[in-house]
Order: sequence, then structure tokens, then C-alpha cells
Amino acid sequence: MAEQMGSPIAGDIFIEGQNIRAIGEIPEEIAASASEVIDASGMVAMPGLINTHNHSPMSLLRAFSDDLRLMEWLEQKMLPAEANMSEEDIYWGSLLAIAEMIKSGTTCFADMYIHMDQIARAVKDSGIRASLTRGLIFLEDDGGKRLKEGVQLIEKWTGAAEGRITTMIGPHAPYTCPPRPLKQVIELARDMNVPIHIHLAETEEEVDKIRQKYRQTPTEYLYKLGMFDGSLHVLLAHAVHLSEKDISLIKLNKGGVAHNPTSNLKLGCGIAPVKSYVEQGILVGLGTDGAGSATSLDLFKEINAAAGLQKVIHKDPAALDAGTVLRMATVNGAKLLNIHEIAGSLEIGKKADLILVNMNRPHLMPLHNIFSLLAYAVTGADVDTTIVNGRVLMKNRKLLTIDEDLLFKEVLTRARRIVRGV
Ligand SMILES: N[C@@H](CCSC[C@H]1O[C@@H](n2cnc3c(=O)[nH]cnc32)[C@H](O)[C@@H]1O)C(=O)O
Ligand SMILES: [Zn+2]
Repeated sequence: MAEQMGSPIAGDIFIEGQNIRAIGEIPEEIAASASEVIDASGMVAMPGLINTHNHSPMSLLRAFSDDLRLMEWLEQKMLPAEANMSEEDIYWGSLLAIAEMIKSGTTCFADMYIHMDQIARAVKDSGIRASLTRGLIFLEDDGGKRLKEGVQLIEKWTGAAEGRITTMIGPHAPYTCPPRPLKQVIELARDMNVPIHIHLAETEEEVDKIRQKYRQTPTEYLYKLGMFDGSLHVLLAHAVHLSEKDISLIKLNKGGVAHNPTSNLKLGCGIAPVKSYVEQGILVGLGTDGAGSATSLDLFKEINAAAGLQKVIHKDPAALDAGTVLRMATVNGAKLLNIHEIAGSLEIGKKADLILVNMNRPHLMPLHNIFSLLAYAVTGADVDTTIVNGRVLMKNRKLLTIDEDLLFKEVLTRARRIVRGV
């Protein structure tokens, strides 16, 4: 796998505007025109990480409610606290998540939430890249309000913020979306040519619930509605409980799976059959899920957890190697989010979304194998510099687009108010 990723090379990277213009040895006349030079000696430049599943404002609910089962956690804790969030809270919660992601090497994330204008504003202000989705729960009749908001997000924000924002349509999950509105969403995705972002088969309880209601697995339920006929790009968050037959049903899907190992571990959901997905050519990217469940948005931790989990359940250290998990967090993430301008790799002509990892640390020496170090030893705190769309968002671990003092002040008072009485 490491060979497929390209071996590390020594040299320079020249960024012009939003794009990578040259890599390796930069001709003197080009180098002389640089307006800013970053000394990356002792560092590794790599593609920015891509977090394929998040609920960014849930960072306000980090460590608020842990060690509960998913349905209890969601219905008794998360949803009531979310009902207390104002639009301004959503902005600051999302900005908190973005600050954490930039500081841990993530340059692009997929988000599913409410009040998406506020999240788009946080993306715009911070300089990060994102694929945004209005999460749609259709448990009571709202006169089409939610769906309308989902469409408005797509119409208003696709391509905004210098092209850093893309959008999807987001039916929340099989257990919160009955067949009629789901069919409507599928038609809409076809008409508007947008991908779908949905939670699938996260728990055994979900599988039981859908079986009782529709005599099908959650995957069969979505399949029969036409979601996996090969004409759509569907981003499936979790996909923990799929049978072999279920897996065959999602093979034609143009999208793939967002694997969130830490969230699945914390909520005791189970372990997704990632090795089978890889063997059967199903695209797998990595995500954190919201900080309400994952607690941390450091995608390097997910890389490590994803590899470790497959190794241990298959009792095979080769089940998922370092190169494969690193590809999941980069190249596969770009494909999964259907963002063509980025490749999840360092390539001339692509957008300059990259990070510098400081290897001058005891836990990162010696440099026998750079891919092993990145997958098994690096943490987000080792990231020194983060660049998105050619703009430096963090240098020497200092955020350049976000005022951290102001952010912390806003977050601490808002978070206290939101959880009062929940
Ligand atoms: N509550 C909104 C929809 C929000 S979509 C995003 C939702 O996903 C929820 N969520 C976060 N993590 C998970 C998870 O792991 N599984 C299922 N839902 C989740 C989160 O609490 C949030 O409410 C409405 O009724 O219009
Ligand atoms: Zn989720």
C-alpha cells in the first residue's frame, strides 16, 4: 500500500493562489517570486485529513453525557440540549469544532446539522473546507419546513466561500425517516444532482426496530426505495450492522461508508465490517461523528483506532495496514465527499489543502517508516501548520483566522446555558 501512496520525497512545495503549482525541486525563478516561505525542516508535508462525518456544533455538548446507549443518549440528552441552542450558539459550537479540526490536521469535513447558515458562516470565516447537510428527521409533520431548509442550503451555499463549501441532502437515518419523505429526498437528490448523507445501521436496536416495522434490514429498506441503484452518490455514516447480503446491496452505490470507530466504541455500537468493505471495493472514509459522542475530533486517533479494531477482530495484524488507513483519511475522503477539486493527495494543479507534521518529537523517532509513524504514533497535537485552499490557517500551532480567547469565552458561557435543566 505504501508504494501506491508514493514514497516520501525531500523537497519544496510551491503554492500559487489556491493551488499546488510545483513539488520537489522548485526552479529558482519560481521560488524567488514567493511572498511567504515556510521552513518545514524536520517536518512531513502530507494531504490534509478529511473528516467524512461530523455534527460540528455538538462540540458544545462534549463530555456532557457519556456512557449511555445511543437511543437514550440521543433522545434524553442530545435532542433536548439541541432544542436549547440558538442560531448564534450553533455558530460558536461549529467554530469550536473547526478550531479543533484545524489544530489536529483536518482540512475538510462533512457536517449534518440544523441552522446550516450559521455553520456555513463559520466555515466561511475560518477558511476550512466543508460539505454541509441539513439533517432531516421526519418523525412529525412539519409542513415540509425541514426539507425546504435542506433545499435552501443547497441553493444558497453550493460553491460559496471561494468554492470551499459543497452540499448534500441529509435524511437523518432509517429509523427517523418513513418511506414517503425518503422517496421525496431520493427524487430531489436526482433532480438537484447532490449526494445523500445518511446514518445507517449504527446499532442492533436500529436493525430490530426496522425489522419489526418493515420486515427488512435498514440496508434493504433503503435499497428497496432505490437509494443504491447506482445512480446516486450516498454517504453512509457508520454502516456497522450489515450482513453479507446487505453489503452486496450497497456495492453499486457511487459513494461509500464513513467509518467512525471512536464514536462506535464509546456508544458500544459494535465494529463495522471494514475489512469486507475494502475487499469488496466499497469506498471507506473516516469520520469522528460529533464531539458529543466521539469526545475528540482528532482524526489521527480514528486512523489508529480503525486499524487496531480490524486487526483485533480478525486476529490478523495485516487486516488493515498503515497505508490503507491513511488513504481512508485522505484520498478516499475526497472521493466520498464527491469534491473534485481536492484529491486527498499532494498533486500539482489540485487545491493546496495540506498539513505539516513536526517529526522532531521523541515519540516520532527514528524515521524507519513514515507511514507507520503517521498511522500509529502521530496525534493531532503534532501538526504544526495547516493550509486550506492555499491559505495558511495555522502556523507554528497558532490559529490565524480564529481568535481563540474570544472563542473560549463564548463557548464556555453558551455551553453552560444550553445544558441547564437537561
Ligand atoms: N434534530 C434536528 C435534526 C438534526 S440532524 C443531526 C442530528 O444527528 C444527531 N446525532 C449525532 N450523533 C448521532 C449518532 O451517532 N447517531 C444518530 N444521530 C446522531 C444529532 O443529535 C442531531 O440532532 C431536527 O429535528 O430537525
Ligand atoms: Zn452522526
